[in-house]
Amino acid sequence: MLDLDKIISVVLVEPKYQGNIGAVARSMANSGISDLRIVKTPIETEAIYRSMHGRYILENAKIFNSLKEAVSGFEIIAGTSDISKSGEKFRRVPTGPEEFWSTNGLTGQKVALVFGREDNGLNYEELGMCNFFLKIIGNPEYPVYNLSHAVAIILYEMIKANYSCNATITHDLIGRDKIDTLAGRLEELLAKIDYNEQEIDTLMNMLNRIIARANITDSEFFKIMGIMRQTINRLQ
Ligand SMILES: C[S@@+](CC[C@H](N)C(=O)[O-])C[C@H]1O[C@@H](n2cnc3c(N)ncnc32)[C@H](O)[C@@H]1O
Repeated sequence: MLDLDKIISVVLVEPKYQGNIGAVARSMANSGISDLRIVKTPIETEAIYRSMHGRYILENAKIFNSLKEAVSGFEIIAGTSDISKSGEKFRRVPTGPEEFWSTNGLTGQKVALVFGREDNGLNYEELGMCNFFLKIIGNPEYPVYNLSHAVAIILYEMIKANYSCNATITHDLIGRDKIDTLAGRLEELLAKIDYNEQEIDTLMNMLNRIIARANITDSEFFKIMGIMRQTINRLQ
């Protein structure tokens, strides 16, 4: 089993209701994790009341000015939303929490679980920073959970997967630094083939998500880097 407290963090983006912040802290205490990160919203007394035995989590919570700062250094950034479509188009392919924890979620890499505002959720740009997109199924007519309930469901599935040894613990998976190096090399390659500059950001977001999902090991990383270096050299 993994020591979840060392690797799992919860990030709340601009939560509006102090009651929800407190309930999230309580759920985290139930789940044995303690790193709570909040973007912009300060913690007030009502949250402390609602946190019950999770009060220590609020006392140690970190407040950030942006989501980018809050998730810096995490290998796995999992955004959550009840919406996967805009109009008839799928914006992202959703993963259910159960599937997430039993495949990519519990590999020993650092995971940030990102939750959105009670009224507007996470915006398009914020979801773009995430390399996974988690959606909890519910009544198709009304799949929108209360923020703290969504956190509780996702953390419950995490504990279940950890207890049932569904965790695919892999110690030699690449970390954030190598993920960034790989993405940088791909970007270099795209520039060399004169890829349409206006589309590079969108494409890089997609490639970053694919790299994170791929669970690349150290030796695989060096192989891929080698191939790309040779390709870039040939193109020069
Ligand atoms: C009240 S909901 C906001 C709903 C908003 N329509 C949205 O775009 O997500 C507050 C937060 O709870 C989480 N949430 C609620 N329902 C969810 C679901 N079915 N699957 C995943 N996360 C959910 C998300 O983090 C969401 O941003």
